[in-house]
Amino acid sequence: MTPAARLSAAIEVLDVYLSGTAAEKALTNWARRSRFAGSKDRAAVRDIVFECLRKRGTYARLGLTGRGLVLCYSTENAALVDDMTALFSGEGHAPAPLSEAEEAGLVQTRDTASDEMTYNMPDWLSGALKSSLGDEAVDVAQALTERAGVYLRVNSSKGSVEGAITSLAKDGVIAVAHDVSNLALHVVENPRKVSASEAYTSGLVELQDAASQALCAGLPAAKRMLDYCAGGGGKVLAYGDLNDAALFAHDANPQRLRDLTPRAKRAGVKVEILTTKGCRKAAPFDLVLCDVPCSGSGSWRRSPEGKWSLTQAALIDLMEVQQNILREAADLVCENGVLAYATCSLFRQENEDQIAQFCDDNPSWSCTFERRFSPLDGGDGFYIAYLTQK
Ligand SMILES: C[S@@+](CC[C@H](N)C(=O)[O-])C[C@H]1O[C@@H](n2cnc3c(N)ncnc32)[C@H](O)[C@@H]1O
Repeated sequence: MTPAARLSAAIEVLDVYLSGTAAEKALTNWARRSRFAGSKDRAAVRDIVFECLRKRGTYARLGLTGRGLVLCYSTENAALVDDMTALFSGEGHAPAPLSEAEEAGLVQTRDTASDEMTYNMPDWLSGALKSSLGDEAVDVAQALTERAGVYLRVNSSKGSVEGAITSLAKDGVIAVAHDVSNLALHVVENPRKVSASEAYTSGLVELQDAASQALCAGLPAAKRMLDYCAGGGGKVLAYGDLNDAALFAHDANPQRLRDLTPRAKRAGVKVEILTTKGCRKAAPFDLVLCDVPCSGSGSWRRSPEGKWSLTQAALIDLMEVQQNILREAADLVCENGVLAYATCSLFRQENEDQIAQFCDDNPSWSCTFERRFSPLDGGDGFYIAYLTQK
């Protein structure tokens, strides 16, 4: 496909997304219909679509349509801006030439930028971000419009950081140490080659965000650790690499745990999977981690659609689930044990306010530690709090 044909494809996919289809589904349906598109074309169209979603507020200044978004994307992309006439020629599979109104709209200055254009999220969310982060909010919103980095965790039981960098380089993957966490690597070249590399298949490295790694590295040592919302198990595996603990994993949706067993095997870590009833039987644990479902706002660089699809009602529902999980998990912690609460959210409502609410409702518990990880440090945004019983 030519660069112009890729822009046309992105316009088509974005129009389908804007009519109410999830972006991933719109991309998959387009790829099925477009047998002529090779893997590089599919990746390129996906990149354009996701870039338009990350900057949807700014790029919608010509109107919220696939064409409007892709026109703004093209004029703000250094590699494309000098070729606008050739790209938007209307010839072959290229999008139609620019109209006079579009030409005029593209030169509109940013002096009149609305909050939605500045923060690239709906106003109710930029309001929540400002009240959560204060002066940092605008920089964090800006960071969320950038493409997320690819980070790896070196499995220290299998080798060193230097050994992992050398092994990855042999397979064409260039990675450098990242200072958010001792075992974190930032992939700077060929991230798409990671999954086939010897370092990955042998379990020397795992894919895990840098801040998520730092959060796991900071968790207190325990003899019995339960990851109560384990999902794919990234956090329990990271914890197991650094601590000599008996490891347990649970998730309300057992389907979410399906990758954990092969990942644990590759890493050489033993994790026992428990049902909800099994957790109660196996309790107490001296560390229970609740990496609760949340808005995902700290990872909106990876899933930018979330910024535009989250509703106030859905956020309120999530907050109720978060309190319920804290209540359930608190019963599983032994005396003097730690209940760790984590989100990949940037909002106070899901973080500090939830901890305050839990401590108000359960006065025997108090918060002994809190930390927020910002996307400005490179990794995703996260929040962690430790609770103990007085
Ligand atoms: C943020 S994800 C966890 C990600 C995971 N810890 C990781 O590092 O990959 C939240 C998980 O909580 C699970 N969940 C939702 N409600 C739950 C509940 N009431 N009890 C336990 N897990 C729940 C979801 O199925 C989801 O897998």
